[in-house]
Amino acid sequence: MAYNKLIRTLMIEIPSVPGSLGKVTTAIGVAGGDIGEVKTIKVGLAYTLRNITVQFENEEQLSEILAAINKLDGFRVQTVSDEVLRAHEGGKVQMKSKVPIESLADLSRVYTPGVANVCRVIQEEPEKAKIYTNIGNSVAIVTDGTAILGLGDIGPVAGMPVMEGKSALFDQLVGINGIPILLDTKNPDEIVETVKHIAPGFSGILLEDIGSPHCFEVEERLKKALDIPVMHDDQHGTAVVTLAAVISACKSTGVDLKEASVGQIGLGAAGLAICRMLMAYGAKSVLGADRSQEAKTRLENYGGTAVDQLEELMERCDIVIATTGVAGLIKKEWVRKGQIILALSNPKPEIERGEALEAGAAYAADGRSVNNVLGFPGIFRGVLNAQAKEVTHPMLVAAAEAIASCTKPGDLVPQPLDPEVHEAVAAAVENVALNLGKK
Ligand SMILES: NC(=O)c1ccc[n+]([C@@H]2O[C@H](COP(=O)([O-])OP(=O)(O)OC[C@H]3O[C@@H](n4cnc5c(N)ncnc54)[C@H](O)[C@@H]3O)[C@@H](O)[C@H]2O)c1
Ligand SMILES: O=C(O)C[C@H](O)C(=O)O
Ligand SMILES: [Mg+2]
Repeated sequence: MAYNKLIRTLMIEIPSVPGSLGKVTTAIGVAGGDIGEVKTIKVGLAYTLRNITVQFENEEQLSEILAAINKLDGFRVQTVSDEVLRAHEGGKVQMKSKVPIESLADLSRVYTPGVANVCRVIQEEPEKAKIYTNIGNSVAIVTDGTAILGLGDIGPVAGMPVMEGKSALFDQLVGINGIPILLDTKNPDEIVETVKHIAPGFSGILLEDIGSPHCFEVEERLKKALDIPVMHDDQHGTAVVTLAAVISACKSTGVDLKEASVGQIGLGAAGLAICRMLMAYGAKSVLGADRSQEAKTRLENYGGTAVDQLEELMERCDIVIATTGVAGLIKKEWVRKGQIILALSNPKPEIERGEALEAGAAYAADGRSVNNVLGFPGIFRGVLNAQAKEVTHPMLVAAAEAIASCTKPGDLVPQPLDPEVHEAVAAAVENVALNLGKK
């Protein structure tokens, strides 16, 4: 099956007569569809319901395939679903019991009346909640839905598939129980108040896809108010992974970051944090561009240099990073030979990797590979292991260096499903947390 084709699964009502399946598959093939899986859903006396997975070039071809099937006597396409949507049916995560409850004795042990004594133990010594509940391994994934990927302010419910994705990654990559929390307010005071009130059930707060500028205030206030780690992923998770990619790129191209000019396009949550991280790590100069004057002023307040034209930034910088959410923003003709380009917006980058390389970039990557999935799981595993009360800058730098050290020569970052990188990030963060704790 080709990589770049579209895939849909067609649920088709097919007459329960021998030869019917042949008729429908032929019709699909003649219309240009490439058949993958065929699955029988229901066998009836008159009709059989089958799911047929079909690959095709474009929406126009899909319409032709559907018309060809519906033209067959007695055949009907009931639904057209895509693989990605199907993978989301019923959601991606669930809360499951860890204990069997099969007898009344089990019931009285895990629930009433036994549970009352456990409550009293925790009441007397609150620290014991870490032992006798799952709080010590739980992180809230909190969004107000205002900057869901590069899709913008689409609301928290529409953003839930991203939050469930982060939760699935937490579980699979580092065994953390990540609970999505959707907030129906964009008001910073209300966000802060709500998160403060739900915090007792968690040992960490991952703020996700909260737009700028209110994300800065929300994170700062929550960090001050809570004695558990709070981290805005789009700021610091992204900055960590970007620093790791920059370290690898500099190593491979022989560029010294202390001699390099970095240009950041988009100074929102991700962009400003990337600038701050690279300035703190010693980049010679950090230039930034944004369509918002307020965002540029914010960069200047942190010591960066704002520029008005993207062309100027592209002209002056050795390393260019973009986090605007605007697909195709960087023109091919702006790319300088030997430049390092990280176009990190999801779901589509500011310039496709292939295009940037064709235009002469020494290294190019998009937001699928340079993605904060390489950072947030290990960072939280590390702080939870250390029972740290906050995520600090040295922890973030240690995480970035750990990611860079797991990167194979020629790559910018490791493969995100490689367990080694998450273990390395967790160990690096835990180490910093414990050393700080001893001071
Ligand atoms: N790869 C990753 O791991 C990763 C992580 C976080 C965010 N991102 C991506 O980065 C993008 C931005 O996310 P964010 O959370 O920073 O959002 P944000 O809304 O906080 O910031 C976006 C910024 O881009 C600016 N901008 C928009 N259009 C522009 C243009 N044409 N020219 C200049 N500036 C422009 C906006 O003014 C804003 O300051 C999203 O697409 C998101 O998917 C990627
Ligand atoms: O969710 C992702 O893929 C990365 C990042 O958090 C984003 O907002 O784009
Ligand atoms: Mg995000």
